[in-house]
Amino acid sequence: MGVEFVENTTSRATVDIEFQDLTYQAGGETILHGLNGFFKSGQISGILGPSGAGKSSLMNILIGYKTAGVSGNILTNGRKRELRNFHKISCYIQQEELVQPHLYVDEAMHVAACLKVGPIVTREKRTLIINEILETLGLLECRRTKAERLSGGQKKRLSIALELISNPPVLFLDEPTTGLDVVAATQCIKHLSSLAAQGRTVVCTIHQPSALIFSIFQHVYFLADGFCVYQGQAERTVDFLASANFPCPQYNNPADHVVELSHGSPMQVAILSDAIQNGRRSIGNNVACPPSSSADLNLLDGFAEFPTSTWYQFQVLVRRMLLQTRRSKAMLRLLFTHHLLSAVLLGGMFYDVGDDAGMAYQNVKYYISVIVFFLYAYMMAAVVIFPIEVKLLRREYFNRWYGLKPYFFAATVARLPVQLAFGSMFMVISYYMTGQPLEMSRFAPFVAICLLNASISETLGLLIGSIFSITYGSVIAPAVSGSFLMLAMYGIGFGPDMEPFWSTFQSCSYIRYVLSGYVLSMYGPGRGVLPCRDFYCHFRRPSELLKIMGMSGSDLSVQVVVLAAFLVFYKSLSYFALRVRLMPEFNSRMLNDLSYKIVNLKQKC
Ligand SMILES: Nc1ncnc2c1ncn2[C@@H]1O[C@H](COP(=O)(O)OP(=O)(O)OP(=O)(O)O)[C@@H](O)[C@H]1O
Repeated sequence: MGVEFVENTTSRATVDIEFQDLTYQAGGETILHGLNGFFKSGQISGILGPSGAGKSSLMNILIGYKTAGVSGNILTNGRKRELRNFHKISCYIQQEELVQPHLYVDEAMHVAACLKVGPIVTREKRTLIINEILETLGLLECRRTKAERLSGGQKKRLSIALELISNPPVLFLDEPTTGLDVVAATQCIKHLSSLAAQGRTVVCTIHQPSALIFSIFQHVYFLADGFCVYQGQAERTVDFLASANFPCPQYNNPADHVVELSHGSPMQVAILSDAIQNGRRSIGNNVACPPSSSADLNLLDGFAEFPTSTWYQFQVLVRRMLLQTRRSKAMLRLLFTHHLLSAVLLGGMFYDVGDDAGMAYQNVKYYISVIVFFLYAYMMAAVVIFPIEVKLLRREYFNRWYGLKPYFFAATVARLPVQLAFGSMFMVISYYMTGQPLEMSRFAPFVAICLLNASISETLGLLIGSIFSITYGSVIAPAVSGSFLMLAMYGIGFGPDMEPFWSTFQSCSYIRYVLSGYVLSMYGPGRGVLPCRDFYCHFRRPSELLKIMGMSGSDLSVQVVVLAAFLVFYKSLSYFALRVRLMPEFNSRMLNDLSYKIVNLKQKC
């Protein structure tokens, strides 16, 4: 019922956007200076201007991606914009072509339809809607093409098609023509113009449009140094420039001429901005409609944030993730080879050391090697892959496809099959080759601890990958894991004589519990006297090894429970890190300010 209402309300709603005295400050600078303007439904509007003029900043503020450092009013249909409700009826298509690489176009559309519209629409009706959208955007003939094989322009159109499924009345697009040739760029803007003609508010930022593209826009908003230098109909730009004493040469593209003027002296910018009253005036197009003329978006107040239930989102996401994994053939082959070769290599290096009292230390080295394998293989994969996934997650989450909880649980569940299959293969081979006791009561806890190590390491990788870029993550992850490893290794050979300070410190390292878990599961209660192939073997009795390792009084089940607690703790931490990462405040204030500070510092140096 809720979904139906939202669908009906949003598909009927026409949304006019207006902004007054909009100022944006960041990094100690004023980026936008008291801008005024509007974007109307049924029109395609362009935000234009030279690089650094503030186009992306303005768009990010209007869509609600940036909120910190912003002052002024933003109105939708004449009423104050309520960000929560505005998100329900708008979507933001960013510059990067973010698509699920291994899905066919129609599959990607069906997944989007399931998440954005839900099961209330039958599969037949969904197919009809999808085909209609694909046709409008000229993608029908590629519906059986994998997204990764689409051209740049087709990927861009697919990003738009995915968002159109829920029929949003407001579309914001950041540089939709970047990377496209003139023909593809013109085609893209024409498609967007036809979407606007159906009653939507379509706003795009665009760098330097060709004369043809410029003429397609029904409303243009020119920015220079954070000031509005023209607002109104594209075809009236030339008249305006002439009236401001900056006539456009006869065969020049008016858009190029405004950009050239914007690059000129600040005086030129000030004259143009004064002439257009910093956006209070509009040439040819009337200022936005009064409140009574359009739908009141506050009607969406009581309705669910997402169109489908959490459980439904979880199911769809798990299916999509498993399909992606199954189709990532190269990655699966790589993982299989890596696990197999590492297992055989370890098996060869520590061949048959598990049942030899004289080789007990060698056997401990085998356990340490297993720890290092699971630690780095799983953590580093997450550190490298997750920052890319986060971009897609941000786009879909911001456009209200699903919530973070179902995504997080789906990602955890969807990773299990690969982890279990390859992890078990690795363990069976290396366990057998190194001559560990063939007893289920020892093998089972060994496997459980290996899997816990893999999951915790991966979660730690996700935590790092969700906060830092690949570059920073690749430095931070080895530093963190190296410290844990050192803590776990410290004290081997000290027996029970380790200082209380270090033993307390050591308990912060989950690797210590993994190591104890391995040693206890192999040399713990019930293991008889070990065969000795030398004249004297100090560790004939397994209790001697436990003593020297400082694990005499330890209990295997305690290690497993503590590791499970570590897993829950790191999972919760990475969930909250992701939550913070997805907050607009975090994007705008913390990350941007930090990166600009770094860039400024570099420049000063
Ligand atoms: N968080 C920030 N801190 C400091 N300066 C910022 C911040 N965000 C943007 N800026 C500055 O504001 C100006 C406008 O940036 P913006 O990205 O909006 O420009 P743009 O017109 O979209 O440029 P382009 O076309 O090159 O993408 C730039 O000079 C940029 O350096």
